[in-house]
Amino acid sequence: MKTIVFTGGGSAGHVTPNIALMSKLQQLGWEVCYIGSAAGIEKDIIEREGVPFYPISSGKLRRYFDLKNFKDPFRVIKGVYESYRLLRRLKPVIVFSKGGFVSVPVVLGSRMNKIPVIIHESDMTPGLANKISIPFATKVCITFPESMQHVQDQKAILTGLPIREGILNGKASKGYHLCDFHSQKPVILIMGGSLGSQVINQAVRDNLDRLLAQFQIVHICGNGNVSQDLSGKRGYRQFEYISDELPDVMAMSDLVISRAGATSIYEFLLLEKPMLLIPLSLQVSRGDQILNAKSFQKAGYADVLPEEELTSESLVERVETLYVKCEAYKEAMSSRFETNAVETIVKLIETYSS
Ligand SMILES: CC(=O)N[C@H]1[C@@H](OP(=O)(O)OP(=O)(O)OC[C@H]2O[C@@H](n3ccc(=O)[nH]c3=O)[C@H](O)[C@@H]2O)O[C@H](CO)[C@@H](O)[C@@H]1O
Repeated sequence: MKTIVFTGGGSAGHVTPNIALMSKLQQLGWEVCYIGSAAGIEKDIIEREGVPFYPISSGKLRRYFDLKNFKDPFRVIKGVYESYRLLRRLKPVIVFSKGGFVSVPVVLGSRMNKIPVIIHESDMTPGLANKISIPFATKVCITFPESMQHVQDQKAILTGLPIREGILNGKASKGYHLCDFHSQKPVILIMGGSLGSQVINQAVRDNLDRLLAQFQIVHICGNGNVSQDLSGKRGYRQFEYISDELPDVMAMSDLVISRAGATSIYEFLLLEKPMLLIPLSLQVSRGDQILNAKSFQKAGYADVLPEEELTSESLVERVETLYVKCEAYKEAMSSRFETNAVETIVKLIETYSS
């Protein structure tokens, strides 16, 4: 039986696309394992899938000053050594990396063991971890056609973004039941990325009564961000993070207010959910979400509200407009160009495994 090692983590966007590929490869008879950080969100997500998870030490690759910047290089070096030893033991024929800082030691450990590596980049421009890893990769799968120019050496291949199959099989009735909602009033799903967003949480809560006059709201707030003062409020349901029930909650939702993480917005696109995107600003990111959001806006899939323009007034206004125009957005989404990312990437894995 052939073994493949997956890696990727730090936030769920660097993990959930792996799940789509792992289940397909398991069906095809592959042995699947995962190397990630013990402290990252990937540990819980992968263990829920019943896939063997091997933790390594990892350090964050920050673009800003932090005292941890002095300690983290040593953690990365330790992670490279641990990955090298683990990979020697697990003997995969190929490694698949979804990026995020934990993936760098795994890619370097693969290189030291002469194991081929395929990388996937979800965003329009490669993240720092993938930028470091690309020279060591055999192939680099990309999501947006515009990304071709950012990867040299003919390594880039347009595959699209693998989406977990379960996302498409949600039941709205189960979503209503979970949230104690009904079908007579439209539902907005608010998702500030897999880690939540303080800015979006605050803007929504500042406008809660106005929004609740027209909509029911299910709000994914991120770890530690549920407001006790608002729990029990009629028509408003908060979660830190939703695992198995997420497809049901998505199926129930009529509109989405979200950050512009690539995986989330592709999931909303497949489900044809009109979206108002509030991308992470340039102050705290490299601007990848701004590019993702602009691409979706250009295609007619989403409206975009830059964080600098986010006010109480603008949020409510844009949500109301989105609702009025929701049929036009759905129509644009229904005529999207389909890629079968899972099938394309599985073929690549089979071609390049040694
Ligand atoms: C702060 C940060 O670094 N964000 C990056 C991160 O975002 P982030 O991790 O938020 O990634 P995405 O929005 O792309 O994906 C989140 C994934 O988590 C899932 N999910 C989310 C909430 C929840 O309660 N349950 C759940 O299962 C979503 O369905 C999706 O599959 O990776 C993305 C993909 O590289 C990038 O575009 C983002 O810029």
